[in-house]
Amino acid sequence: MKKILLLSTGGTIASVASNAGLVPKETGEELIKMLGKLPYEIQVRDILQLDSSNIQPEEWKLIAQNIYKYRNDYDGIVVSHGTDTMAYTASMLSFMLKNINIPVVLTGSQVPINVVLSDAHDNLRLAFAAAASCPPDIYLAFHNKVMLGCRSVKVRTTNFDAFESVNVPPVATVSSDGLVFNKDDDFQKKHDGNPVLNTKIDAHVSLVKLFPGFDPNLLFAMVDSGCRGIVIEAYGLGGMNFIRRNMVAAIGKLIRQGIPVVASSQCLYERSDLTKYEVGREALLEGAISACDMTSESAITKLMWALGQGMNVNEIAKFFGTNVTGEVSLK
Ligand SMILES: NC(=O)C[C@H](N)C(=O)O
Repeated sequence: MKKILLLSTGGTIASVASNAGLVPKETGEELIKMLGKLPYEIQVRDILQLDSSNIQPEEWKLIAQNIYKYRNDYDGIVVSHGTDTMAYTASMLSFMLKNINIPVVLTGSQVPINVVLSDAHDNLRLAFAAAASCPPDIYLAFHNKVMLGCRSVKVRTTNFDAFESVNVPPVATVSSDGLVFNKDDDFQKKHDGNPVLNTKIDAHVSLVKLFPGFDPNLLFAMVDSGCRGIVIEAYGLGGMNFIRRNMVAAIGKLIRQGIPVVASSQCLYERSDLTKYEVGREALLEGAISACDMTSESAITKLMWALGQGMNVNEIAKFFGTNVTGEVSLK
């Protein structure tokens, strides 16, 4: 029987109604009790009891440390987590736990487990099945899909089908035959060594969604307040305005000051490509770094991790041109 550890962190899945609204209160043991019998040897550790809106870099480190600590004692680890920031946690864990030697599967639910028609039971069962059978990696399992953690995004606020695997197909889906793995595993990272725990990050970054009328001077205000790297969700393929409010000039100035600026797309699907239009090429010439087809969750966590390693702008540009953990498809 496979031995699996449940690390519980809170979220809706563990929440109960209170006068203050839904509050995470159930322990991991209580979650498992409500699941009924499963064909695994399950052990539980409650490491946090938070709504995931309260999960921040400090909690990412704690979760990563626990996974690393128990990696050799179990065949797989399930992390129960709120859905709101689960894709950020999954992305960051992918960088903090390179070459992890067991499957680590994050899951949660849209409705608390103690509600009759909750999606929690199915999602937890899926996560355990994935933790028992997927190759080592960081995954997010939700609503019949197992996705690479660094490619998953929360796309719906209430629907049970809340997550999507962006720009790569899910790793596996549920059918009447059980978990069906996607055979085309080109996107799967190739492990190249021993597991490494590296939780050094610099969270002094910002993620800016460009909109017509955005004042580029606000970027300098951010830097004056301690921001050391910026991801800009630009338009379409990565275009940015340079008439009147000159984003391109601002980016050039920031980069010359040693502030890395990553350009991603506001479009959820497909890649940014700054080479196609003048409005992208100009930014590229100024030194903007393309996020290619990464999710914003992966781009911002990758930037935090890179800054945490003390990389300079050139090193970060090179790092973003590298597929670290399956987060990006490079041409
Ligand atoms: N469905 C959920 O889990 C949402 C909740 N606010 C959380 O992220 O913790």
